[in-house]
Amino acid sequence: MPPTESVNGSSSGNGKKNFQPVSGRHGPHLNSRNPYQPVPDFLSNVNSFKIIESTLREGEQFANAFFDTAKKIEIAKALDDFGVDYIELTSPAASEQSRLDCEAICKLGLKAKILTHIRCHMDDARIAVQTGVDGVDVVIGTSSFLREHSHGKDMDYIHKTAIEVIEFVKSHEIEIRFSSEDSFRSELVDLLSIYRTVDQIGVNRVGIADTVGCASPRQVYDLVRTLRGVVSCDIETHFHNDTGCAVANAYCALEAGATHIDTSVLGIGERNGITPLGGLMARMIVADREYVTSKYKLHKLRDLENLVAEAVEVNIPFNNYITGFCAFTHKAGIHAKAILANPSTYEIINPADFGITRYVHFASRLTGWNAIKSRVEQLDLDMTDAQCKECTAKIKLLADVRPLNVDDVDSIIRQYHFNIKTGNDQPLLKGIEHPAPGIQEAADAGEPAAKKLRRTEPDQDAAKCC
Ligand SMILES: N[C@@H](CCCC[NH3+])C(=O)O
Ligand SMILES: [Zn+2]
Repeated sequence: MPPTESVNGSSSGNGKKNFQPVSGRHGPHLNSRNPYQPVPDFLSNVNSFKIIESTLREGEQFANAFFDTAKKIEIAKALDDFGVDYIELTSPAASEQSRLDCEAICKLGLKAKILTHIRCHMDDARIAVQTGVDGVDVVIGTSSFLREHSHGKDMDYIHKTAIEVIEFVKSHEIEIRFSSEDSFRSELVDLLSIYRTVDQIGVNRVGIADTVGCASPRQVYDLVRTLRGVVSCDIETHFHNDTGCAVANAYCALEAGATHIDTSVLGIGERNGITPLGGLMARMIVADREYVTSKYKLHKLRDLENLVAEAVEVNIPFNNYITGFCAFTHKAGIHAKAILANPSTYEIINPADFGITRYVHFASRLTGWNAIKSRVEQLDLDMTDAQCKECTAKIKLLADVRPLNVDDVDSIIRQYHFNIKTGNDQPLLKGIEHPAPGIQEAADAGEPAAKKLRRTEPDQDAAKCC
């Protein structure tokens, strides 16, 4: 059960299902005056991008991934429900089961277009066009690393084979994308030459792939913008996250004129993966909330991530974009005060857009009196500002000794309230009359940090805010 509900149930006693909103004075989120809105540019696609969701292709390359047919179908349906434009599947040439699964997903009648991803080879292309996919994504390495140490082919071979494969796929009247691999370590002249060739014979998209995650946003911008001047077809981009740039690179690619971004749920993929779907949503909602909220069912993000996390047996990281357990929890007194007055002060994203709750942490040595005042109001207690301040000082004193949870703080507030109303002088928290001697027991009673980090829900000592 989420901590807020148990807290509410145990402490408010007024039968309210949820905490009351803290105040009616919340300012608008960043919609009208958004300093982060995209720089106007006629080539930019920040306001009109498409997602090629590759959890069922790139994601299958994640170390822990094994998706059986039923799980692939469940994930494909969930991605479709979320609203992704394309779902990319593992090559049907990879294994017999991969081929059967590809056929099965094509028969689901999803709204999203189904793609499969193959090597630039006629053997793979012949199998792919028989599966019922809406399009084929062809890839071949173009860097000297891959040409010399992977497939061993030169650029002449790549041109010749690409033309053959593309014309074959096109003859089946389905979409065709041609992508280089390791694009950022390929010679620019080689890239532009092959892209120009495939554009002229009518591919739907060309793809740029940062296969090793080496590219910086500025390099991405430069390459995509250059390519935009060379081809007239769509431009897809694919970014690995080895150096932490996968979301930023995707954004820069769109600014430079890319049309499609590859993602996977939680970013799963080869090594540490690619642009995560949730991270891209976080970035793009800040740029164009209207486009993102009208196109994608953001409330489904958390379930989608949980589905994939469970399937590949990982936890949602504590600092995950949007859904990490502390993504919308505010702790420092100064932050809490401002958030309670207007969430836009310390939040660029409105958690409500994702069906997620904002929390204000009010049980630490950093807690300020505004957070305690808000909690006092949630508990329906009657205390003046001066009393809230004094109570806060006592809470902070105890929070210096040991970790406090919501129940501890609620007990302190209630006891303090009882004392001031009755003139009593009972200890505020049972077992702690004098903070100093309790330090060791407090430390012993504290939860191991690792356990806290495994949580996907906000901590007990955070309270729902609004
Ligand atoms: N996973 C491969 C395929 C790229 C294809 C682009 N959609 C890479 O990173 O290079
Ligand atoms: Zn990749």
